[in-house]
Amino acid sequence: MKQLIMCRLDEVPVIAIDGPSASGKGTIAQLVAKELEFHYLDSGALYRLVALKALQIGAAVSEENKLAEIAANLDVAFKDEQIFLDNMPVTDEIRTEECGLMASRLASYPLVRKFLVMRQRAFRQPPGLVADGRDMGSVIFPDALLKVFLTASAEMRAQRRYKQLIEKGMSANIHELQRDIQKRDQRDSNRGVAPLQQNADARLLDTTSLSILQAQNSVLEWYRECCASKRV
Ligand SMILES: Nc1ncnc2c1ncn2[C@@H]1O[C@H](COP(=O)(O)OP(=O)(O)O)[C@@H](O)[C@H]1O
Ligand SMILES: Nc1ccn([C@H]2C[C@H](O)[C@@H](COP(=O)(O)OP(=O)(O)O)O2)c(=O)n1
Repeated sequence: MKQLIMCRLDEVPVIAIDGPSASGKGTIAQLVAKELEFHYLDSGALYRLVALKALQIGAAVSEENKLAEIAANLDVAFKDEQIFLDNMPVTDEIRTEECGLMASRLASYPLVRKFLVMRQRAFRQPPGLVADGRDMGSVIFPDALLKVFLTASAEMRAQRRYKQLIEKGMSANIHELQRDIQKRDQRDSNRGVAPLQQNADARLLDTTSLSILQAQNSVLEWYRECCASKRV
């Protein structure tokens, strides 16, 4: 007889990976999710989608209420590694530095963040979730089984982002990128609500001189340690 297995969503394991821009969060989170066959949440994409919509309709960065309304009514879909806004594919469009900077600005509004909370928590589904962003471990999934603060030097992050944008066929300038990354680090770390910071319960992973594989293996090893100590 088929048994109905009930699973409380707050018991679904979460790996929270937070850190600054271009530290490798998305890359490592996706690889770990694939390895564990977990779901994946790119929370930064939600802020970038709000930014893109705002740019499309000409909403100004000063219009908190309008931006919050966009966040509340965002029509998005994540399908097979593609992202859709209002049924249009925008996977690469949201990756521009223009969108990143706008996202960082509007992410400092408490009302915008508030309207994105439930959307992010809805990604917590069996058998597990790997979520990356700035406040995954501190605000969205404070009970995450493993919290990682992933970082790398600003120079290395600018180089990685430069290579990534060029490979996507987008134009980029290494000096402007480094300046933008530092500006964004400062804004994301110093805002009043859900600032980017390494919390006491997060493990630090500096990938400046690590390969992608080494970083992925560190997270997987830590996760296995957490499972062993909590017997998940
Ligand atoms: N440990 C690493 N070593 C070398 N390159 C990396 C490493 N981690 C990530 N990258 C590369 O850096 C770029 C930015 O990574 P990404 O995952 O988009 O960062 P984030 O999500 O933190 O903005 C990607 O092209 C990725 O392949
Ligand atoms: N959980 C999150 C995720 C992103 N943000 C904001 C702050 C970031 O500068 C922007 C864009 O985030 P994203 O993770 O896509 O940026 P990077 O890929 O790391 O450059 O959104 C946030 O405030 N909280």
